[in-house]
Amino acid sequence: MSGKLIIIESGSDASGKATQSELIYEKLKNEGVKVRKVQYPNYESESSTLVKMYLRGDFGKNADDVDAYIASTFFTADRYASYKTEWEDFYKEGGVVIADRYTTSNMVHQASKMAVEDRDKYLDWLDDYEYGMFKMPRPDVVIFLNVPVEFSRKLMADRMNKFTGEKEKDIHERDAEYLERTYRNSLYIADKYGWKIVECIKDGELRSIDDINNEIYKIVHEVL
Ligand SMILES: Nc1ncnc2c1ncn2[C@@H]1O[C@H](COP(=O)(O)OP(=O)(O)OP(=O)(O)O)[C@@H](O)[C@H]1O
Ligand SMILES: Cc1cn([C@H]2C[C@H](O)[C@@H](COP(=O)(O)O)O2)c(=O)[nH]c1=O
Repeated sequence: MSGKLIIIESGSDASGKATQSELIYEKLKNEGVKVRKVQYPNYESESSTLVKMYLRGDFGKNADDVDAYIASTFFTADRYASYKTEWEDFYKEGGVVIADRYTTSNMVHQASKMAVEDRDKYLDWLDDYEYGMFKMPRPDVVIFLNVPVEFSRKLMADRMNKFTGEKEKDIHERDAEYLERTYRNSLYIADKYGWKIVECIKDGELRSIDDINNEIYKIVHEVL
């Protein structure tokens, strides 16, 4: 009996995915739920080597220098390695997996490189690639944190690069036009795939971490 796969996604970097995933993980663990948390990219693993090369600009200084299909394969391979070595058995034995990013990040980020008329073709290809060819499990729910770029930019400003530990941003984060385009694309995707949208801005202000988490917690319990 397979478990549950719960994804925390967003359309903007530094929007609280890691923060919210950790809080949900702790809450479920304290309730005695058999739960694990994973995060993508899996920077701790050597499987993320090509992802790191891509994000630091070894294949091109701009995100758009690397074709969406090619870049997607780096992230998929990293995810596959994590799935096969870290959580496939746990999940297939009924465990609950909370993922900070998943295939959904390729949908949000890489699809934003496509011309609008080519986007659905890419999304169909990706679906077949990750869930068909690689046989990665499909999410039971995707919880989408809606944080417009003007808010996430502030959260990103002081945050260190996750794999270099330096202040220098990766090729996605340092491209303002790319971030705007990705955010717009994410709204299209969230609607198309029926993701559960958590509006993180209220009355022009970012909601508190706990307030957002209470909403996410309810969604999670609808799935369990
Ligand atoms: N609702 C919030 N209010 C204030 N600060 C927040 C909120 N949510 C997250 N933060 C802060 O914003 C920063 C980025 O958060 P976090 O690392 O969780 O984002 P992320 O979406 O996982 O980032 P990335 O897209 O790079 O993976 C952190 O310093 C975190 O403490
Ligand atoms: C998993 C995954 C990620 N990406 C993109 C999304 C972000 O811009 C970076 C990762 O940055 P983080 O701050 O370390 O989270 O990579 C992607 O395009 N495809 C994916 O599958």
